[in-house]
Formats: sequence, structure tokens, C-alpha cells
Amino acid sequence: MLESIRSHPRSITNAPRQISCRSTNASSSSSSKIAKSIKSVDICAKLITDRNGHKEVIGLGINKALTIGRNPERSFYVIPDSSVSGLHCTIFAVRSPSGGVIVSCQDSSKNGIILNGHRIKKASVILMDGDSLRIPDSLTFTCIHLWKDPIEKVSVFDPTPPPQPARKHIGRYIVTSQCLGSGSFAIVHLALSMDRRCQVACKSIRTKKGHRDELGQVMKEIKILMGLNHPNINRIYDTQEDQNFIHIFLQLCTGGDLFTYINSFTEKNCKMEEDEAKYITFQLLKGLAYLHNKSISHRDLKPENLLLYAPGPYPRIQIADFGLARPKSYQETFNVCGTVSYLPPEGILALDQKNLGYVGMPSDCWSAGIILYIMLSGSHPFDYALPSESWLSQHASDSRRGSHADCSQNYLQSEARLKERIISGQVDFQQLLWSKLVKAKVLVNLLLIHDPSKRATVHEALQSSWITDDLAMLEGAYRSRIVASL
Ligand SMILES: Nc1ncnc2c1ncn2[C@@H]1O[C@H](COP(=O)(O)OP(=O)(O)OP(=O)(O)O)[C@@H](O)[C@H]1O
Repeated sequence: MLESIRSHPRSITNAPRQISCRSTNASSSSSSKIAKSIKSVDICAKLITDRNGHKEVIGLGINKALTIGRNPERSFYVIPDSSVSGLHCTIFAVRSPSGGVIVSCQDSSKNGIILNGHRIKKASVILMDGDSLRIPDSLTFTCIHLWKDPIEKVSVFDPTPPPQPARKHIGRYIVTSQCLGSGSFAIVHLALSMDRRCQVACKSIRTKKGHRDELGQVMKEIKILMGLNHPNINRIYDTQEDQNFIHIFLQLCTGGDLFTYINSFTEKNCKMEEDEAKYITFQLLKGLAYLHNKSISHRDLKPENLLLYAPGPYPRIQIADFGLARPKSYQETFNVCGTVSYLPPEGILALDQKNLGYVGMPSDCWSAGIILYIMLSGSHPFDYALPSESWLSQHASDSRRGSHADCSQNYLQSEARLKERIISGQVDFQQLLWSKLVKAKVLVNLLLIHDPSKRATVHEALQSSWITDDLAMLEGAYRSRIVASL
């Protein structure tokens, strides 16, 4: 599979074809046909296309690629015009981590696409309600519409574009009301950079009055992180401050986060392929190696903080959310922080004894080991109270409900059990699948070594035979899919 990615960089479009509903006119009979055909499909958005006055409505399903182009072999929606590339663009809908839907369009054409009057080439953009997307001389998507009650509304043929959602100016950015996600400290919106002429993410952190020192510290850290430039690190472009917020402008990722991606396999009762997990781990280790070479540790690595640069299989991932990252030169050890499920034993001990410090880089390697385990098995190596595979769905609903801050008795008890298991170091390799994943298991074990001084460093992890056996293919895929697109 890795080989096929290398030689056919567009194999991303081998994703299942979009099950769409089309109507050639606005008649009620076609509307009812649409309603029938979509009942079994998780439709979350619709496109209304206009081709020389001929209008159609197309439903978009979650995690389904709608490929558009001239070549019927490569495209579901075929436009036999010479101005259209074989595969011109791919529209994708993914669930956003906060439960909404993100619709994006990846251009793969020679001539590009026009989004609201701006030409886009070889990039992935997020589409908002009312956005107009044009393939020059051929086709216009007059609107994209996202609904909460999709089945009912997708059958209604309404070619009127909805009003453009509110936007506000912050410096040289236009921040839209399209929410991309939110966390404990921040809310993230889609924004447009007037200088870069591209979409970016705007992460807004509310600043508390009278905490100027804290604010100064955040700004200092942001400055350090603005110097980072690596394909697997989410870039910080700029910051703006106003009375109540610090706004951080980030490189836009259009594919959601790794947690939601892994969970999409569990929802389909399957697991991520070993090769795909390897490709993602390889990128994670590359990004971490870059950070660790600069003596910076992330300290809050988890699948929720690994973003997919664009949707689709074998995604490019970016390490994000550097809120807790620190250069080591600040201090040798740190006050403990991060999420318990991904903390190493020394982090748990530091957390409970309050005054102990721990070192950031081995902690990142531990978290990488947990992430690798979850990608391959769909469950957590220490959280095995739950039957395997229900861990992800349990945590997905927890994080949607925002119950990380839950202090209920149950939550505290299961957290205490989890901490005990992490400290005792008993990794659960009971699942049958591990007998087939011998080399991957070796790497997981190296990253989950109890003693941080003996734990594999990121460079040692990159030297593990699970990675080096396929290094040529991994490097090839990396070069053709990631470095070539920079
Ligand atoms: N660059 C980006 N591109 C697209 N979406 C993003 C980007 N950065 C963040 N998001 C979305 O916003 C969500 C919240 O962002 P982030 O995790 O940075 O906030 P936070 O408050 O610092 O989180 P935490 O609760 O983990 O501390 C992410 O889960 C992701 O879905």
C-alpha cells in the first residue's frame, strides 16, 4: 500500500465513492427519489451545482469523497469539458471534533478552482454556507449548505444561496463564524489572511483581567513557536491581541483531528491498517525529532492534538496545540501538565506528589507510544477496564460532552485506576491482533519503558525495525505527498 501511495500520489481518491443524490430538475418526484436514496446514508451537506443553467443537488456523506473531473475512471461527478482536469477536485465532509461538520475541497487540477472569486491551486480549503466554488468555464457550486436535520432538508431543492455567515476584521485577517473546534482554553474559527491570500485558523484565547504576567508568558512562548517550520508541525503565523482575547493565527488543517479519524474506523467496526499507522507514526516521530532537536518538548501529545492537514486516507498529520510546550532551557524539569491518559509514570507521580518535576522529551515519547497503540488496536494500553474497542467511543462522547473536567465519583475512580496501571507499567497486549504485529509491539514497548532514562528517544524510535524495514517506502511517500506539496 505504501508503495502504491508513492507511485500514485492521488490514490487518496480510492476512498469509497460518494453515494450522492442527484436531481436533474427541481421536480417533486426527483425530490422524493432523493429522499429515498439518502435514507441509509449519513448525509451532512448538499451542493447545488449549476452547469450552464442546468441545476443539480448533490448530497454529501460523512467521510465520503466526492470526486469531480473529466475522467470517469477517477471521478464520480464527470464533466466532459476540455478545461476540466482528469480529477479536478475532491469534496470531503468530515466530522469536526466538536460534533459539527467540516466540508472541504482539495484542488488537484491544472487550472485551479475559484472560491468566492479567488483562485485556489493545489490546496485544500474549507467551504462555508453560501460559498461559491467555480471550475472555470464549466461548473459552479452555487452553495454549500450544512444542516442539523439533513434527511429532511437535503430533499428540498432550493437553489437560493443562504446568506454569508458573519465575519469580523482582526488586523489583516477576516475571521468567519465557522467554528473549527474548541478546547478547554480556546475556540478556533476559520479565517482569511488578506496578506497570504489563503484560509487560516484563528485560535482565540480569552485573557483574564489582571493577569498581565501570564499574558506576557503566553506571548513569549508564542514567539518561540513562531520560529518553527516543519511539514508536521502546525505553524503559527501571527498573533493579535484585543481587550479580551489573544488571537493566534495558525496554518489551517482541513481534515479534523486524529482522534476523530481513528474513531471513524471503530464506528465502521474496523481498524486502521498497520501501514497507515506506520505512515502516521513516521510523521509524528519526524515532527517530534525536529522539536526535540531544538530542545522543545510538547508535553500534551494526544490524538486530539494531531491534526489532519487534509482529509482522506494516509493523511499528512501536524502536531498542534503548543499551549504547554516549553524549550528545555527554561528549566530542566517541568511542573506536570497534560492529559492523564497520555502521561508517563513519572508524570503521574509528579502529579500526585505535586512538587516533583519531570522531563518533557521522554514524556513526549511515552505519549507517542500510547498514540501508536491506540491507532493499531482502537483501545488504550492501560485503560482496559472497558471492553476493548469501546474505549474510543467512550472517550469520544466524553470529550464531546466536555467531561474531561468531570469530577464525578465514577470519573475519579476510573482515573485513579488508570493512574495505578500506568505506574505499575502493565501494558495490555491481550488482544489477538498483537500476535500479528510483532515489530510494532517492540516499538510500543520501547516507547512505554517505565524508566524515562531508558525509554526510547525519538531518534531511537525512528531506528526501530518496524520503521526501518519500510524506510525507503516511507521516505518516498513522505517526499511525494508532503515535501512535494510545500
Ligand atoms: N490549525 C487548525 N486548523 C484547523 N482546526 C484547528 C486548528 N487548531 C485547532 N483546531 C481545532 O480546534 C480545536 C481546539 O483547539 P486546541 O486543541 O488548540 O484548543 P485548546 O483549548 O488549547 O485545547 P486543549 O483543551 O487540548 O488545551 C482542535 O481540537 C481542532 O479541532
